[in-house]
Amino acid sequence: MHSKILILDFGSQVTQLIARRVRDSGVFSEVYPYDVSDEFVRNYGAAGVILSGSHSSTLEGDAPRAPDAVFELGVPVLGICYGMQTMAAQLGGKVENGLVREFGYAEVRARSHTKLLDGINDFVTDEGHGMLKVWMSHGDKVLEMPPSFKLMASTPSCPIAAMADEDKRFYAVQFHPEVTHTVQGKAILGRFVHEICGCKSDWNMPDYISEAVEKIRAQVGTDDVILGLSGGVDSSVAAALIHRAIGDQLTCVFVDHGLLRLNEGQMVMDMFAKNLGVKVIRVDAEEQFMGHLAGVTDPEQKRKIIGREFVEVFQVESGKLVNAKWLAQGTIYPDVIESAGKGKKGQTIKSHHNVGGLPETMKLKLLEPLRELFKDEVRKLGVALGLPHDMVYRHPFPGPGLGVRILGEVKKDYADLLRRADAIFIEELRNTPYEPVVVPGFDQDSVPTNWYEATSQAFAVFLPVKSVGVMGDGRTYEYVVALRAVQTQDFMTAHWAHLPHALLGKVSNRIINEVRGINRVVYDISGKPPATIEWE
Ligand SMILES: Nc1ncnc2c1ncn2[C@@H]1O[C@H](COP(=O)(O)OP(=O)(O)OP(=O)(O)O)[C@@H](O)[C@H]1O
Ligand SMILES: O=c1[nH]c(=O)c2[nH+]cn([C@@H]3O[C@H](COP(=O)(O)O)[C@@H](O)[C@H]3O)c2[nH]1
Ligand SMILES: NC(=O)CC[C@H](N)C(=O)O
Ligand SMILES: [Mg+2]
Repeated sequence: MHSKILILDFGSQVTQLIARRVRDSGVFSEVYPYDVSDEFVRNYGAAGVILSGSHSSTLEGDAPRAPDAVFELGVPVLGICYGMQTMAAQLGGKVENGLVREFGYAEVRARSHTKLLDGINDFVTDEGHGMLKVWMSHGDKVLEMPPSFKLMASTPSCPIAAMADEDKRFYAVQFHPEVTHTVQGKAILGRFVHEICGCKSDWNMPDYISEAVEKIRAQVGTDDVILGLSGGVDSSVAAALIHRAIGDQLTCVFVDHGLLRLNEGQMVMDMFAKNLGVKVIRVDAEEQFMGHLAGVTDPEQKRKIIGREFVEVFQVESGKLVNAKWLAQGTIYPDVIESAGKGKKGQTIKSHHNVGGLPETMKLKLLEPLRELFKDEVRKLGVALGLPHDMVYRHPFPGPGLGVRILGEVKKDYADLLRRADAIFIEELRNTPYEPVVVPGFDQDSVPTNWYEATSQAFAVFLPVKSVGVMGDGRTYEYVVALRAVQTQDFMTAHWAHLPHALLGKVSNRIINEVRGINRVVYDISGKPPATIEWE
């Protein structure tokens, strides 16, 4: 049994980063909604509990509360942002609505000596105060600490920026240690799980593979499994893992919905024939998808249609295999958490095509062996399973594909233009050597050699608006393409990539000259948040 940390989610957009950071310290952790029962909390076996942030306010009438059991278990508790506020409110302190919202970078001063922050600082002031560079995102704040708590950190605008009851091992911080902008965030969460909760580092990939293989064999028995293979990282790694467990009982289905990138279909088929020795069926479903998308402009509706048609194809294909009882997917943990947060918990930003869209008539059971892994864990797993580096470190490509990169109505003509523009952009990124520039919050495992490797995701977006241009002394009136390139560790927050102007210039020239129908190229310089990575 691994020691594990229970994270209770109050709906913050960055809750899963808490789990990511905890796992980075070698400790297993899972996210559950805040309204699990007291009994669940008592039986879970947590070595510690972390309470997340939230868009809610403890001052609202029906504000979400942590189960009482959390504070009665006798294990350490860490409250983050809303988690701190609800801890204060539930244990006898007081929360007020601050007049100003504090959003972004802040410097907090560590106060008194606590096991959580002792010895951790980014710099020391002339007066000898240890200071932390952190990221804040709140409007409410703790006005009075509960009895027996002591002050752990403060800022001029937020005098109680962190507090602790060290006898009970309750800790709380108003800032967000889970985001990379909080420089010591990883160290702080590491101290919480190791020093305060007493967890060992026992979460690692080789052990995970043997556990997962056993689990798949036990689940599936002698049934056959169908896997939705996209050629992306997640489904490729899932295929390799399941193939290791059950060999030829696995058949992959690769759906060409007409929204793939240039030559992608052929590439995926070649790669799998060469690299995996897995059975792959390619389904040409372009007409089916395009037909259903005709006339639809709403992004959520487009996503839902694409999700539905995927399931439709899988059903038809599985019907052709007599013994197929399972549908495997490369669903990963962020997909699960993002889609779970509907309704009263998180706000749904986008419906991912692959989660939650299974109809009642679906006869297949779901096999999702990567369901509890984050992207970098999936990549490590892929490498440990022997997949080629290039495959494992590809930029992700969303299941709805160009369907969410053509704004508004999806048309085949638009997709053809976009495919060519996108291919030029990617080719130039690969061909342009990377000279490191410092980007805050972005570290990389290996040093990138070109701009494709130096970005986490890059693509072109088709804007269905026309603008006037002049080419060869003649007037043009054609479409616009936007280029998007981001750097991120977890895809939850992202910086726009500071691509060299010469590279952007070359890409723009090539697209306008080579792709008839596009006469203007723009570069997207929005971060996430407030924008998202994809445009729809
Ligand atoms: N064209 C496709 N054909 C079959 N299955 C697909 C296709 N596109 C997506 N899927 C299914 O949906 C899942 C989710 O897609 P997603 O893009 O998140 O993962 P991925 O493509 O495997 O990896 P990556 O995130 O690196 O692109 C895939 O793992 C796969 O099971
Ligand atoms: O498989 C997927 N199905 C989807 O429906 C989907 N929507 C977004 N993405 C990918 O998720 C990451 C974050 O994207 P956003 O900032 O646009 O939400 C980025 O990597 C996006 O490409 C998807 N992947
Ligand atoms: N990020 C958060 O958890 C914010 C908590 C609360 N909604 C506030 O504004 O203070
Ligand atoms: Mg994909």
